[in-house]
Amino acid sequence: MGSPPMIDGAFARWLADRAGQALLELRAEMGFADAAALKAAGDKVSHDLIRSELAKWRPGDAVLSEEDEGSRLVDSTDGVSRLTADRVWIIDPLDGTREFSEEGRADWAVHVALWARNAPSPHGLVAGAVGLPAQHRVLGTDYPPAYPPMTVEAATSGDRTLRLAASRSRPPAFLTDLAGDVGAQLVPMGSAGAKIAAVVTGDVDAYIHAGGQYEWDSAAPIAVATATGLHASRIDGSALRYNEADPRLPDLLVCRKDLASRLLAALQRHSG
Ligand SMILES: Nc1ncnc2c1ncn2[C@@H]1O[C@H](COP(=O)(O)O)[C@@H](OP(=O)(O)O)[C@H]1O
Ligand SMILES: [Mg+2]
Repeated sequence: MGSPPMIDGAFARWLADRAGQALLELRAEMGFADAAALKAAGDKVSHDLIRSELAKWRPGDAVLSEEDEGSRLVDSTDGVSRLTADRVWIIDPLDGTREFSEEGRADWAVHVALWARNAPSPHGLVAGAVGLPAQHRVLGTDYPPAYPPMTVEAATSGDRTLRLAASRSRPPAFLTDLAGDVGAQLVPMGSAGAKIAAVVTGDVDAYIHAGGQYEWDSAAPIAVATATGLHASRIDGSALRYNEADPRLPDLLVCRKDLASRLLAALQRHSG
């Protein structure tokens, strides 16, 4: 096989795609009888593949990964220290692990993002790709999908109910009241990457999460969402920031820009 692309965005897509294919093969081989074993194997297969390709093709870069021992600590001393590095790959080898282990579900993803110290945006993400293997697509910053994700007419017609993606397993407690307040319908879905991808493609209008998450759960999809022109912030409207000493990043809002002020105002009323 030839070398992967040199450009970081295309490389991220290549990597997310390869890991996704390995995960599809694993699902086909193992079946769904033992969910715990399938989840553990999925995390490991994807992590090992991404880690070894990064070591081979981007050896000077640091890595922050959900599956690395020490990632939840302030800084991992494994390899290049990410807090002094100029470039850090932030990866979630399998986001939506629970859904990956459930037959027929396609809401799980592979996240590959690149943070750079000299990035022009506050979030610092300069490239990223979200593999959605069971949906047969990879969304990436190299070819950002069109914005707005749906026709303006459909998005703004008065009788259309807003669709708000939320965690299937751990939705924020305030979300039902908020949805009622803004006249939205909740769409439960697994995986932060799959939910943000659904905002990017216009399948839903927004994604709100609160109560806990880590940088790797959102870095790659936020790179793609902001590359398309979507609004992405913390639920208090402040900037999302990556490669922080503490990788916890517990809440976020992703939506079209025309919805942001309305949803941020509702979040202020409901998220206490
Ligand atoms: N309250 C919480 N605390 C920590 N992580 C959370 C969380 N709620 C969601 N997450 C993480 O965010 C990702 C998307 O969650 P969900 O599918 O519920 O929307 C999952 O990542 P993983 O599947 O990589 O573990 C999940 O673990
Ligand atoms: Mg995750």
